[in-house]
Amino acid sequence: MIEIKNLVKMYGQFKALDDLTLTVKEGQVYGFLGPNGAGKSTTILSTLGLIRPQKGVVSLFGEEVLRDGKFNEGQLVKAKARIGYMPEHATLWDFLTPLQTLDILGESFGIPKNERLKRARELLEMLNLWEVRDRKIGKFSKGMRQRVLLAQALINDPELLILDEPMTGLDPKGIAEFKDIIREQSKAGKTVFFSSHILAHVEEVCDTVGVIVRGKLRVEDSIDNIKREFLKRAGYLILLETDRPVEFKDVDWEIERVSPTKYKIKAPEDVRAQINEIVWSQGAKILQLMVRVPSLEEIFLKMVEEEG
Ligand SMILES: Nc1ncnc2c1ncn2[C@@H]1O[C@H](COP(=O)(O)OP(=O)(O)OP(=O)(O)O)[C@@H](O)[C@H]1O
Repeated sequence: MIEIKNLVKMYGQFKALDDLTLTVKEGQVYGFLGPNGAGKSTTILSTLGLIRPQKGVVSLFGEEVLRDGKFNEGQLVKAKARIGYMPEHATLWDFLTPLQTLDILGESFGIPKNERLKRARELLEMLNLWEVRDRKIGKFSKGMRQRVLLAQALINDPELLILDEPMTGLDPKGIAEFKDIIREQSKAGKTVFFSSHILAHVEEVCDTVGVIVRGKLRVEDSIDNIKREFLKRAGYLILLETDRPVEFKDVDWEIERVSPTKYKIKAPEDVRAQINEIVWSQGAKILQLMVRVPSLEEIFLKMVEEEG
């Protein structure tokens, strides 16, 4: 659905995108994760032809829309008709109601009156906004505003949804609701590509995560694989306490003896079963055996630090 190859975007002398390559496949829910200023919005704006990167190729739905600073306007217009986009800093007309907003937007897409009202109703019902359809948006909470923005992005029944930081500023309930909506969209057959600087936003809902740091895509995989890979690199930290000293022979783990019967063991995998055997084979007993698995947030922060 989206294929970006070796994209370079300079703002003056500053390289915001540094040879960025990423692929979003049909049916995926893709979380585009990176710290503030990493280049997420720049990537999205480039993909939609809203800013002009100097180098690289962007293809949408299998057709090239940009190559080395030149847009293929015809293909871009065609592709954009199939995309719903929710910008990071979108403004809404505060003096309009959700129904009026969708009606105006639907008209701009050339959707006939009856059809666009039907579509607006479906969307407002789905996004829990039907009750407030005739209230002015100016009075809405952040969560409600985000849902109006999403309704806007969905008015043309797009195949591909591109959402820039859709969950930023939402409370935990709002985030959970937004994740449900994304899941529903995915079930309805849409491909979803959304950015966030918070790992918890992409957890549970994305099948693929791409991590961008300083304009480069550092990793693109499932959350589980990213976690497993990182654990392999970082190693498992296992804390062991025995009732008497034990010896570790023929193992290549890093072992720190904290006291005569307490050990900190760093191994590339979870070796608790082997530890158990070693301790028992020496007639000792395990008093405590703990493995410390870093949280996803720790993994993400570490990755950003290491690669940054
Ligand atoms: N118009 C611009 N002129 C100059 N520098 C820019 C411009 N837009 C963005 N930048 C810089 O490019 C880098 C990437 O910005 P971008 O907005 O793409 O990051 P982001 O990952 O979306 O972060 P955030 O979530 O904070 O918006 C940042 O260092 C930013 O300051």
